[in-house]
Amino acid sequence: MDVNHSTTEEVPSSSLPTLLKNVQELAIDGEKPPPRYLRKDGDFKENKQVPAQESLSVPIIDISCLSPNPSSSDKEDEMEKLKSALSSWGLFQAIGHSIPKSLLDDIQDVSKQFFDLPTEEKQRYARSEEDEIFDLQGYGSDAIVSDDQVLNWSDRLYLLIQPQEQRKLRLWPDPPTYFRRTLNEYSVKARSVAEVILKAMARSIGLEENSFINQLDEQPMVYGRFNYYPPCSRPDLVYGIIAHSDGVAITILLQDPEVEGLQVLKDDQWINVPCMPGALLINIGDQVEIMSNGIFKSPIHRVVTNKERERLSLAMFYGPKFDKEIEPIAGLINETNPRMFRKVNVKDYLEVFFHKYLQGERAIDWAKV
Ligand SMILES: O=C(O)CCC(=O)C(=O)O
Ligand SMILES: [Fe+2]
Repeated sequence: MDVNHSTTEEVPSSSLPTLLKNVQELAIDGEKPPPRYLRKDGDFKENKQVPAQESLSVPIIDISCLSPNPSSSDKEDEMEKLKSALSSWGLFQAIGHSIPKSLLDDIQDVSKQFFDLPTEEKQRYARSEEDEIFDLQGYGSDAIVSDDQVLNWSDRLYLLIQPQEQRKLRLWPDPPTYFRRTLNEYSVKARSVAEVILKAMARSIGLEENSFINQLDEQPMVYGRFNYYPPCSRPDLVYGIIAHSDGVAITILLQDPEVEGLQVLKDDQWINVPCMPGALLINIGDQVEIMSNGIFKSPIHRVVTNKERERLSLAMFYGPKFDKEIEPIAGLINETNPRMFRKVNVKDYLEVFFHKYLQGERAIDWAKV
């Protein structure tokens, strides 16, 4: 498909929400990014903060130590670190997760092979404008929900992975030859990691270990989002992804092993999340903030662009099915800790979430009592 600057800039307001063409094509020209990609001061209040700095570093947790019966004080320390990391940062780098490095390399490889395909090939898996905003599966950029939305310098491939019978396999690329098999294998292993962490999180705050998992259901929804950030000639003006929190329960992010870009907002400062080859970045989403009655924080994060290098990441999102309801876990509410959030339907939350996210706003206030 022929994509150029003008088609990308001319977004007809009459047909909102609509889908964008790919950023990769814009980047090839190396020209100034179109105005719709330029950040605005004050588009998200935290964007005005000081530049990223290095004085604080993202917690690192060895999740092989998070077993139910710690036999040494090291393990108790790791549980304490988990609780503290998730209540102050909302994220951490997980090591000791037992997903082989070769599989992490393979999934990055098939992702790169996909984004390296010619545009016409990738368009075979393009998103449909008919899909709901929270289920925009396939290849493409973000939906556009308003005329003044600041656009992200990224292309995505977004796929539902679980429940397995609901997969839209026509959107799972082939070639790359091993894409489907690799994604399937990675998703099975990553799901076990998510379970270990959800259980440990519950125990770390004195709850029965299935307290979060029960709200996620035996069969949670799992989406995979392959993010591709092409080089951008104006990293000072354009974000790979604008500041946001994730709307789901928990996210497992496989970062690019070489190219940094992710930043998290901590104590009003943007902190770089360094590349840590072999580690997985775990971050809490809004739904766990709701379930934990605000004890665990859904962190605000963003991705900055890079002038020279492309960057790839894969986010796996876990949450309850659309027809479920979530609410703060009963054992966490008492006279000193009053209920902070209402019971909300997952689909309603995600609908509000996506509209707000795309406009640089947070959705979680909508769920507050
Ligand atoms: O690419 C990254 O490092 C972060 C991606 C992200 O925040 C997301 O997909 O929600
Ligand atoms: Fe995110």
